[in-house]
Amino acid sequence: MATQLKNLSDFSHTTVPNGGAFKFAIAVAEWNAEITGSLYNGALETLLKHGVSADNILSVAVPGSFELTAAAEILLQKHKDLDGVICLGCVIQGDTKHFDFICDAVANGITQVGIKHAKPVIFGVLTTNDQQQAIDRAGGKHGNKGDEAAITALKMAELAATV
Ligand SMILES: Nc1c(NC[C@H](O)[C@H](O)[C@H](O)CO)[nH]c(=O)[nH]c1=O
Ligand SMILES: CC(=O)[C@@H](O)COP(=O)(O)O
Repeated sequence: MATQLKNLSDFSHTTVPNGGAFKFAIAVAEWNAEITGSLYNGALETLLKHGVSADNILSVAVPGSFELTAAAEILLQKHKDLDGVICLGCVIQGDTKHFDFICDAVANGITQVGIKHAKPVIFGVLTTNDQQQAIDRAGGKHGNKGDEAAITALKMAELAATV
């Protein structure tokens, strides 16, 4: 279902696990900081709302979305007690193919990090055609992808803990 047909912050249709036993890292890209700041606030507030202790949320900033893969790997290597990493970024199409390379790299990169560590590494990266699409998905009319990323982290951490 396309994002425009749903709200990224509406989880009334599903059960969200309590996060009281979990520890997460949030890695945020500084490119498009106004957007990624909104994504971060959404993810943080959602984790806290669902019982994750503020003491169990480790937040780091990276220059751009391309660096999210390295951040996830470093975090999972140095903090063995993490139950997952939420990666937040906003990549907006420019005039060149750079957009394609970044999006492919971060999507594939964080996938491999999650598989390597058998821990959820969540793709909370907006990949938009323009600024307005990003605004709409970072607390605008389509909700907040940071909320969605946090809920996904909770569900996957619960799966890893109980399967
Ligand atoms: N154009 C965007 C970037 N570009 C920067 C890269 O992510 C990276 O930091 C650089 O290539 C050095 O390795 N990053 C975003 O997150 N969003 C963009 O729109
Ligand atoms: C996604 C990007 O790197 C992009 O915003 C940079 O813009 P451009 O492709 O015009 O150099």
